[in-house]
Amino acid sequence: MGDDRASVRSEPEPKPKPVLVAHTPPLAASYNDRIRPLLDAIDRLRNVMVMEEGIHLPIIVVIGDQSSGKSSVLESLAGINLPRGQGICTRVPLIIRLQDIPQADRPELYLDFNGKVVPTDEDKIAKAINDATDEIASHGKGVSGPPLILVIKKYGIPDLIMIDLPGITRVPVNGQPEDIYEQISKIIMECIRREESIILNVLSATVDFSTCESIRMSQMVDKTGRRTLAVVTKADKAPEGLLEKVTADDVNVGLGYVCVRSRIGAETYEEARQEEAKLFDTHPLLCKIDKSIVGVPVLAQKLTQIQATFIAKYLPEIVMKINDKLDANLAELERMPNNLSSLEDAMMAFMEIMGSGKESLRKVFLRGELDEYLDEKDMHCTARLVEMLNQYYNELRNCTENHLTTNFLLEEIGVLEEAKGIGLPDVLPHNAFSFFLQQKMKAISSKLPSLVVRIWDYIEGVVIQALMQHSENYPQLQSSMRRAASSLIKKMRMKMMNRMMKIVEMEKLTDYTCNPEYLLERNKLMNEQDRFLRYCKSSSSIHLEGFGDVDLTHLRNHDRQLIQQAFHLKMRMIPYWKIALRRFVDMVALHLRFSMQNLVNKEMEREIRRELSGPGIKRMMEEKPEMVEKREKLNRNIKLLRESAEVVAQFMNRIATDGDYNR
Ligand SMILES: Nc1nc2c(ncn2[C@@H]2O[C@H](COP(=O)(O)OP(=O)(O)OP(=O)(O)O)[C@@H](O)[C@H]2O)c(=O)[nH]1
Repeated sequence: MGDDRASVRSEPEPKPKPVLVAHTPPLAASYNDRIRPLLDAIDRLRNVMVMEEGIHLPIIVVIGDQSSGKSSVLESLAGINLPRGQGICTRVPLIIRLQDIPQADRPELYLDFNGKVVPTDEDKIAKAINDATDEIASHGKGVSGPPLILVIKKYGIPDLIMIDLPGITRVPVNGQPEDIYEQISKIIMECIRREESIILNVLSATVDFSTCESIRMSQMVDKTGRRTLAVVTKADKAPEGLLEKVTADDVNVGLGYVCVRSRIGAETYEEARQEEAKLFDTHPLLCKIDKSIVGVPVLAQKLTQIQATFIAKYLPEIVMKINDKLDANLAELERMPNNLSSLEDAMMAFMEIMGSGKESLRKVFLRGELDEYLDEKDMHCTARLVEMLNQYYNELRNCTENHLTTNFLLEEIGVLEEAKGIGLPDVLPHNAFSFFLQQKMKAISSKLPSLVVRIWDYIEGVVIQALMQHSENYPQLQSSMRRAASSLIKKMRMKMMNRMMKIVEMEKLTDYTCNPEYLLERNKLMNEQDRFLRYCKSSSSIHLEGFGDVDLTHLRNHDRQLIQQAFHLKMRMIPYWKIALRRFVDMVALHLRFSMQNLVNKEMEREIRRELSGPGIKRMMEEKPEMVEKREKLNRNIKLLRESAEVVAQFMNRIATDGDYNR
């Protein structure tokens, strides 16, 4: 095998015999050469955490009951000492990447975990793994999820990617948590459940296979054993009946068995291989086992072949998933706002945000278009504002329009009493009407501030929501916009309040209308005057159109002239107040719409620019750190996915030209 390898690779210097090829069938070096690019691609995919995105990569998952000899098997394959010890050997998933490097004079080893690479060497590896395990598993004895990657580059080892999982233990030992079994089972089941996983089930020859927890687990996910290979350890310790056990296959191991004898005590790996070969050659019981299923080199070769088969099988699916993932990453990057590297970019982005923010506000404030916020009733502004105005109008009507049928005319008589002056008794004093009107206008002005506050608080909420939505990636800009919007709304609220109070003053000053409704209604009401005065003398009640049955008893002792003037005052005030009240609420509505138009078309952008003029637009356009991170991550993923896709594609081309990789 060593000679084969030298001729295939045209090695200048012959190397010492690789550890695994001393006595047994040679490891398929050509597999290593051809598989490596793909394994590299798979490593890269692992770096992009494609597994988290649902792309599962073929991997050999090594499972076994506690102390079944897993670490010893892995050591034999890698030719490296791995940490051993009762109960805590393997507390985190350990991904072992074996790489055959013919040019390597010395093995190169490093650990890859928590985003860092820690070089190590053969002597320190046990301690380095233990330290890294402690770091990942937070110094406890529990079992944790994130993997530790151990890369071993060495001459003469098989090219494999394996994951070593914690030994299955039912009883917590050495301070392990009570639920250690559940924790370990969960991790194991997650890994072996995947169809792409090759299960390497490590069984100790000393036990009845059917009682092994690892067999029970692998049977749960791989009933026919189609992707399970068993390695039987400690053949030297329990040679009796081993041949029968592996030939009977009571536990459905579809990919077969390989019996091994691992390194014992201080043996070197080479000595261990020699001892193993001797054992299976000379032991009276073990020598009967077919040579094609004994020894670590056979195990290495089988694993490499099975791995190649699985990779070839799942390759098209992986390619498809990589492409899907690449498309998704590209689409997400496309959706992200541009990175603003210059003032021009910043200015452009600002203009875009303002443009889209204004357009959204135009839609909701001015045009009543709801397409952007179909399900957000709070953003259906035209409807909400009309509701507020209608509510205000109804409140004002309720508190100022007197259509009571009891105490009829008493309010008007009170006004006339206070407005009387030197003048003819049959002439209605004009100041009485003004006084009456001013009293009513007072009600309007007292309710105005709460309306104005309600309206502008609402508008402020809408403006801020629309602006925030269009600038969500720029937190600095957002706080400036929020400040600008609040200060602008405050100004507009004041402006509206002043304007409306002026209108109240105007209304108080002049009782005027050109609306013909006034005279029409006034005349209709006044037509009832003679009948009313007659009834006042003789009846206790009268039916009046628009009022109903009106009680008259309280008017009996009042002066007829005064009653007539009060009637006159009431029947003029009723139609006039209707008009004045509507006119006022209409003015509020017109002013509101005018203000919103100004706000959207002019004031808002001006105010935001003013707010931004201090720190400068460029600084305000700085993105959220999460955004920067996200963009970087997407770009990184895209780069790695592209590279991986390329490597996989090259590999596929080679399959197409070279033929079957599973030979
Ligand atoms: N005689 C003999 N002893 C073995 C063999 N394989 C493993 N052992 C011994 O069995 C014990 C357990 O082996 P490990 O390789 O540590 O077992 P493990 O399954 O990795 O252990 P955990 O990680 O604790 O689950 C060690 O003392 C090994 O030396 C073998 O083939 N023959």
